[in-house]
Amino acid sequence: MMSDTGLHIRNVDHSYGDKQVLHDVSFDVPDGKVVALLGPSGCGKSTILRAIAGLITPDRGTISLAGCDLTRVQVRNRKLGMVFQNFALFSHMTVAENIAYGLAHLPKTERKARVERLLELVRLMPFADRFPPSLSGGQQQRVAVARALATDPAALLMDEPFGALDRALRAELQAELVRMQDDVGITTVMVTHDQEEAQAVAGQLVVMNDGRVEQVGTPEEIYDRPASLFVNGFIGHANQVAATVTGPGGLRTADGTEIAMNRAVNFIPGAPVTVTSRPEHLTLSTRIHPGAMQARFDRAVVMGQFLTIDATLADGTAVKAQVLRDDGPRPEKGEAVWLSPDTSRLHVFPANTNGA
Ligand SMILES: Nc1ncnc2c1ncn2[C@@H]1O[C@H](COP(=O)(O)OP(=O)(O)OP(=O)(O)O)[C@@H](O)[C@H]1O
Repeated sequence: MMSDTGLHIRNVDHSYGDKQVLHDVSFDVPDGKVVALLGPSGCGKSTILRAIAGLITPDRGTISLAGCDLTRVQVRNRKLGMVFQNFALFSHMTVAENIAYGLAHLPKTERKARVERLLELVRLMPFADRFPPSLSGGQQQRVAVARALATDPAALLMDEPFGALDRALRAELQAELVRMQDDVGITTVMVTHDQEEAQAVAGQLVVMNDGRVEQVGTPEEIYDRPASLFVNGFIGHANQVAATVTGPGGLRTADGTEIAMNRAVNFIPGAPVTVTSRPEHLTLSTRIHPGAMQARFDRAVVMGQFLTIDATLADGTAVKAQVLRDDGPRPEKGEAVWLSPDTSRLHVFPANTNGA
């Protein structure tokens, strides 16, 4: 049964001409929550937003908001706020006038109070009488957010809202968005190709690839329990090593290392698989270890308290490890090292699938 709150996307297909770009897309945005659509360029993220906004009509599927089937509602009556990367503000209007733009129907005092509340929300009170060209990119984007919220929309759609801003400013606006959401709690779909941004602002991620939803889950679920090799490699780094299943919980890597998992794997003996590990789940040693993969040490880069290590397995597979800087050895370039995986954190996928 369709829930009567929140935004629900069900089995949506869409084609541009004869090219199908959305395949059976389904996900939910709980009432008042933020969901981020994440995926490589061209995977269909913006097309989903366009379908929600009513700018395109999907070939199949339903989109409902607060219990109402949006496909039966005209675009202008959908009550959606929108913020896009290059959201054009009216440069000849002040910040306050820009925010008030959609509020002409309100009595003047009410309109003024609403604008003031929004200026406070996006922390632009001192800028009310300035014109957009005299504001920084981040401030302009905050005006765009305030303007989108002014008409009290039922949901907010954001397409790469901070895409044009530099890294530090992005982080600041992401934090502001989180604070603002704590305050107003508006059902939001945000499109981004930046996984850190998605994890910073959204309680749920929808990871897409090639027009399909690969996984829906919290940032932790997606990082810790990726549903596919694509998701594993797209969110965070995943080392990918070719292996063969030798028995329940047993794997042999291409270079002959025997790995004993602490759980059974869902593959028949002899099956070719790809075994993945996160850099932080490998430990480095300059001595041989049972279950450790032998590699050639290439380089180490200091990242704060961590060392990020690049090494190469005998078959040429590149592997990254991340270890605490003060722990363990500092090998020389070209030296043999052994990388031991935390077997409870390994993931095993069918070989030759759509890896990232
Ligand atoms: N108006 C259009 N006509 C034809 N094809 C289109 C149109 N808009 C998008 N596409 C194609 O549809 C696919 C999905 O595009 P979409 O813009 O939804 O992807 P996206 O994930 O938002 O990408 P990006 O991150 O680069 O913005 C792409 O292959 C794109 O080339």
